[in-house]
Amino acid sequence: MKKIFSYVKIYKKSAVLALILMGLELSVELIQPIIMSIIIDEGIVGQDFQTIIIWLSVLIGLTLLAFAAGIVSSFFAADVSQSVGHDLRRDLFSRVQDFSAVQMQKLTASSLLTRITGDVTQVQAFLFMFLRIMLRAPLFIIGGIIMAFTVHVQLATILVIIVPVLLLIVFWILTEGIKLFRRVQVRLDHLNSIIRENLLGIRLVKAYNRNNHEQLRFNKVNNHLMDDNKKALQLMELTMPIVMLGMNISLVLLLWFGFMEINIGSAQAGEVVAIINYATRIMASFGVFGFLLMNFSRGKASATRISEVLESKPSQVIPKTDSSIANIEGHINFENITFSYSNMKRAALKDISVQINAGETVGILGETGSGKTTFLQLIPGLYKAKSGNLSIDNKPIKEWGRAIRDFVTLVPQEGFLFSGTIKENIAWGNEKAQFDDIVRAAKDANIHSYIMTLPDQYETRVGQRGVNLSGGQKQRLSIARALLANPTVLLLDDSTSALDANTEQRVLESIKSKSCTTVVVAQKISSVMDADKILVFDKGCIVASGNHQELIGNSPLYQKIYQSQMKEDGLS
Ligand SMILES: Nc1ncnc2c1ncn2[C@@H]1O[C@H](COP(=O)(O)OP(=O)(O)OP(=O)(O)O)[C@@H](O)[C@H]1O
Repeated sequence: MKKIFSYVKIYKKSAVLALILMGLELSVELIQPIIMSIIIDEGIVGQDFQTIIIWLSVLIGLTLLAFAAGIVSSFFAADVSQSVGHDLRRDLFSRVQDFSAVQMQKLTASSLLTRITGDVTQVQAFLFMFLRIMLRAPLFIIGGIIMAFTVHVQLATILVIIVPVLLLIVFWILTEGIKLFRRVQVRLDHLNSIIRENLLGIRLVKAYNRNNHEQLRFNKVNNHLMDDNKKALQLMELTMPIVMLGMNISLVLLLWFGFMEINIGSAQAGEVVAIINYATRIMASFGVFGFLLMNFSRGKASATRISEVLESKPSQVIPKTDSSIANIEGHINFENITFSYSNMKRAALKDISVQINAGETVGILGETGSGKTTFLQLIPGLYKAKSGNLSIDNKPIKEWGRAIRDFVTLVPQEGFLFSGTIKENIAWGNEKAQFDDIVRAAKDANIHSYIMTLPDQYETRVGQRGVNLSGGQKQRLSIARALLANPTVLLLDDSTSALDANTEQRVLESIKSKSCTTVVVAQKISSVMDADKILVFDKGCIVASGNHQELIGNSPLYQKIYQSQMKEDGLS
């Protein structure tokens, strides 16, 4: 909550005005029972018509004032809550941009999505409530008791006995509610991740006819969410009957003792009515407590989850881009690099030492899980090695920081597209690029002629994640995007796997003509046969390296892969 209130400070003028106006509304509400007691005792019982007219006019005037104050206070409260929500979303999004791959893996995309959307909305609702009614209810309880004492001390004492008991019960409900709503939020995260996976993989689900399985998986989590939500709401709903009980007890006591006080002449009917009025309004304030507590508990749980993201520091302190570096040569040196993922005991890379010279094309082969992707991801500093030295142009990767990503471009296996046009998707790699540059990159990636067949050519919109394009087309668009960035080091992580042999060859040839340092992870030897150097990975180690001819001559593993692939292609 502390973190959230630091955001409210920016809008303190509006927040203070909302609170002052709310205070005005509250004061009117506190004065009303006293005015009513005067009207009853002096006007009705004393049969003084003029007193009735005067005090009724005062009552109407004050009510109109409270009405206007309430409306303006709501405007300010809405301004504060919406502005804070806007700022929180902005800062959360920006913080996520700085997260390392490890942090992303820990917090998960779906949880971050819930935090940036649902949790912020919850905090917004809480802030609005806080400024409008959350403070008003406890203030009215305190103010109401004080005012009751100014009317009649003995009768007001009854309220002092009942109110603390109710407060204790409400406090207990509050602490339990916070725990329950935190659990609800975790369930909601889980539900979101299932929905997200399902929507993204809908074609796979249909192809495997797993609709029922997915429905059951969803139902299970949905049921858990409903159960926890029910528990939380049931707890909150407890407040109402408890408050009603408190109210009825205090009414009975007030009527009984009020009657006694009137009988002995130490109280007037109007005073008893005023005290009963305060009692019912105090209990009504307790009544909205259930609703307020629910908002408070949810708001607090959401605020904690938001603060968790805002307060998590980037795991690597990496300098931002350095505009003083115009270009690099692209020389990469791995020296005894060992790396393991935080959640894995086994090292994904073991004692890797290899030099990649500037402008060289290096192919990487190896079984699935042998560490090829991990090797690539260390180069732009997406992960940090546990031991060893990794340098680019003789400068350690940690000193490069994020600046290295201006020169190193990684193309993942799955061509990811943003919603927008084809042109925007390619230009994403280099916003300054002119249309001619975009077309050239598309030609180099062998996708230009396909784009020209589309209804709006480069202006054709691709859906979210490019659902209307084939895997190979998405891969080629991703390559075009990478080429447009003019990288000095280009890393292709199996990113031509969906292309047929001829198209793949053409794409690789045009990449080779760029003379940047290129590291190509591939499944097929044919994809890397022409590389200056081929590294063969096995269980996180480089077990052979050399060019195709050298490896054919001296690496039994390479020979085995070569022969099996040639057989598959029907070439042997
Ligand atoms: N994010 C991750 N968290 C934990 N372990 C991981 C992660 N990514 C990969 N691994 C593990 O690290 C090892 C190397 O994985 P990597 O993805 O580098 O292999 P790969 O050779 O690229 O495989 P493939 O050819 O299937 O893409 C594997 O055992 C894998 O299970």
